[in-house]
Amino acid sequence: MTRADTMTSPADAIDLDEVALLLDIDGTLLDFADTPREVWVPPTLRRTLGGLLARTGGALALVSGRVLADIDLLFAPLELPAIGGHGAELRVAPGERSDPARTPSLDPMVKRKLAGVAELGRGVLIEDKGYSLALHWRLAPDKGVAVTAMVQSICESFPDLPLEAMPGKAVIEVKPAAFDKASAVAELMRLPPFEGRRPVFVGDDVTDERVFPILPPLGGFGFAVGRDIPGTAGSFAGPAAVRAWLDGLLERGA
Ligand SMILES: O=P(O)(O)OC[C@H]1O[C@H](O[C@H]2O[C@H](CO)[C@@H](O)[C@H](O)[C@H]2O)[C@H](O)[C@@H](O)[C@@H]1O
Repeated sequence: MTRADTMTSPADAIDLDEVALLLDIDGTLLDFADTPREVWVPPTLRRTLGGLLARTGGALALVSGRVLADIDLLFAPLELPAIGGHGAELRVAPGERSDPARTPSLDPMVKRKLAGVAELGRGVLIEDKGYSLALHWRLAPDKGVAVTAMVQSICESFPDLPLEAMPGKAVIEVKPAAFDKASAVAELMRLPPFEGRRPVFVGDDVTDERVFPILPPLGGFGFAVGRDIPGTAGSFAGPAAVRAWLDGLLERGA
């Protein structure tokens, strides 16, 4: 870990009795894979997350661009509090359902137009998440610029719809502009058992950058993964370092 390496770092000073742990998934907890379906969740990570959930009195949540149904399949049988679909879904406790009326689906006409972007070539993948649609090019890196340009032009062709095209890691995703991870984290932190705790958020992506500035006013702080991000307390080299840190937190706080 950089900056936080000198081990009186904020990363080590965490008191599980007073923090809420908020964890991004892809690129933070999990190593990247060629396609969304190919990621692997180490069994030790499930055990650690389950242990930290108990140890924080339920104040641990995943904060992901993935939808809850997808998150639950990945981490099964573990079910965790989670923000899904970049804030489209919110589950405060295991076993609860996100309110389906919370966020409308992305307009089907927009989805159909976006699906046409896959014609740019083999390896451009469509991921339909209901609330949003993502176009991935990890398998076709040479198509990234063209995919991004087409997606932006399609969004501009719907001037009456409040759409947002969000870039990510070898992906661009179109969703309603009304919500994002930051608005959902702010909402989560107003609800028990998160309310009154200090949010500690770990994330790697462009979409995570909006969360970091809302943490200090809540008494919290953030850590980046794979790079330095201004306004964070430090950074982890990669998901393996994040997982090792979480293991250590549980051991020390048990
Ligand atoms: O907010 P996150 O939990 O970090 O989710 C962000 C996106 O992650 C997934 O896509 C990314 O990971 C894939 C698997 O490693 C990789 O193939 C892809 O290139 C990445 O962009 C997921 O598929 C998206 O729905 C999430 O929004």
